[in-house]
Amino acid sequence: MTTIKKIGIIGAGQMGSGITQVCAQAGYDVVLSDISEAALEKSLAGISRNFDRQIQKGKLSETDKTAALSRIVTGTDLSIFGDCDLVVEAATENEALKRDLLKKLVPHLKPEALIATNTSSISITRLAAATDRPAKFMGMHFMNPVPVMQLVELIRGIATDEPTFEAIKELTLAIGKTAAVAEDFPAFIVNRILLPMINEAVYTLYEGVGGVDAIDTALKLGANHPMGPLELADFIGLDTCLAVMQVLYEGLADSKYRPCPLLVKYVEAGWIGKKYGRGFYDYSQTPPVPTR
Ligand SMILES: NC(=O)c1ccc[n+]([C@@H]2O[C@H](COP(=O)([O-])OP(=O)(O)OC[C@H]3O[C@@H](n4cnc5c(N)ncnc54)[C@H](O)[C@@H]3O)[C@@H](O)[C@H]2O)c1
Repeated sequence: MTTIKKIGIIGAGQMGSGITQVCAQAGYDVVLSDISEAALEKSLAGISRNFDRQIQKGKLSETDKTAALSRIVTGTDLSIFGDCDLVVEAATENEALKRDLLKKLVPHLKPEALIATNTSSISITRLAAATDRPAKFMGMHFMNPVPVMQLVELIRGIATDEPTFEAIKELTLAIGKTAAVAEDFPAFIVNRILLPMINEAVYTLYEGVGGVDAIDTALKLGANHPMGPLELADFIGLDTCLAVMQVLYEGLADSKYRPCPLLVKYVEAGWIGKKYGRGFYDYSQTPPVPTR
């Protein structure tokens, strides 16, 4: 079984940043890459702020913060992954982009290096087939925000071998997370259940059954959800929500997964949620203001 010491992460967005933070904090050397220098800078600043918050709460020392940050190296070139034991792909939820990225990645890796993808929905088996090592490839689906959420879904592709599964399961436990094993079906377990609920909330808004505030208040107080579904959609990213619904709709060939036209329109408008500053809420004001 591969011993994982150095971890590469591709994509310095919300998820890649969170995965970097928890791995560095657990003592792993981390190499983080993105096509955007600005994303890398924003990611490191966010990680540092999160560490400061932990220090204020007495959960982390300054020395531990300095040590964790010193374990993180960033760059825009895939050659920085040359000595990684595992690379976790956490780039944008788009199959063509991920396949292209994986094809370009593999020539830079050690032959024994493992690859995991943090995809929310896309077939692990199909992504594995874009690499030279489907046996050493699997899904490692973290939840958002990674430092807070306990779960990691582990998904084998059809070719994933047991040593790969065991090494990644061991890593999941070593970074303090709990694993749930899912089969390689569209959107796995969490998003197979969660995203149709969010999509239904958008339909409820689209049909005028309730406004943004009424829908979120209803689910928070009526179903005891910690966040309303529209607030949660903004937090996940409406582009990611739409991409997952499209994978469910096409992958399961069932009209019940049809993405709500209003969700499609918001993404077309570029109103992709909190990370953009506007989604079902407008985040330029505090507290955020419902847009409908
Ligand atoms: N947002 C969530 O709640 C959530 C939860 C679990 C899993 N995921 C999955 O994690 C992945 C990333 O999602 P996110 O929310 O962090 O998205 P995000 O939009 O915050 O970040 C994506 C990052 O990928 C980078 N990127 C795009 N193409 C790239 C390339 N070719 N090479 C390197 N970097 C590239 C972008 O510059 C961006 O910084 C997706 O597959 C998503 O489905 C998201």
